[in-house]
Amino acid sequence: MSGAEVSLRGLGKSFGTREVLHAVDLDVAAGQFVSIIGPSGAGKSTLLRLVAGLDSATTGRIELRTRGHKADVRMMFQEDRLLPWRTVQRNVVLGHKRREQDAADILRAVGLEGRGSEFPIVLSGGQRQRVALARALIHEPDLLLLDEPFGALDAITRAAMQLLLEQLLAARPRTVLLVTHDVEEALLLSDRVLLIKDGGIARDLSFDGPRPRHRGDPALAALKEELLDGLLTAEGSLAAVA
Ligand SMILES: Nc1ncnc2c1ncn2[C@@H]1O[C@H](COP(=O)(O)OP(=O)(O)OP(=O)(O)O)[C@@H](O)[C@H]1O
Repeated sequence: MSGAEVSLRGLGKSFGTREVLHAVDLDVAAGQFVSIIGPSGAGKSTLLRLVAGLDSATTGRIELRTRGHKADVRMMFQEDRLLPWRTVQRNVVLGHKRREQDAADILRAVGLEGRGSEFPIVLSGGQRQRVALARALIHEPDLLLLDEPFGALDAITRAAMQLLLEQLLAARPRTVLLVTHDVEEALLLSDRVLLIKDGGIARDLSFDGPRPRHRGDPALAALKEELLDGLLTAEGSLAAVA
């Protein structure tokens, strides 16, 4: 299986006196798709930023293992972070000495064939996220970190992006960590879902069988209940309602 193995050992992060993550241990296998859910402020984005190397841990360590080369890690956010003064193609190749043909190939793969010479401003939100995905994937990352990448999209565009991501991963497997607020998205896309709360991993659910899963799968309903239960009891005010 291609992709990086990820190990977190005793990972902790504090901002001043506020401890957000406490002694987190986690092993992710190469090629595994892991979703991370949890209440607002639980530290999901912080965890991803630490793995990306965008911030440094207060305690513990992170190891990324690949076969014989340094792990390439790419991150995608809810905002597309495209540079408005660069064309789509020049956004995609930013920071990498890739040939024009590679950009054309990856743009075709994300459904934007022939759009490389346009500027981001003329694209829809979903198309812009396709460009952001292409910009990450052109590097053939071993580890893809996705922080609510479809969070700002309407439901139909979001479903299309989920399908696209699945297709791209089926063609080229790699390890993925996805932060999402959408429990159903986590269940449909992942091999495994982590619920983060109180500074650690409160639930760690793994699923059998191939991805993607079908929305109507009865096995998902029970898992959804369990995760929602975990989320609701994590939110003090919602616990009373649940
Ligand atoms: N650079 C920072 N400086 C100080 N505090 C921070 C910083 N980054 C994050 N925090 C705090 O750490 C906590 C966790 O933030 P984080 O963004 O990781 O949560 P999250 O689970 O991703 O939340 P959400 O679901 O709302 O996006 C929050 O209380 C946040 O205010």
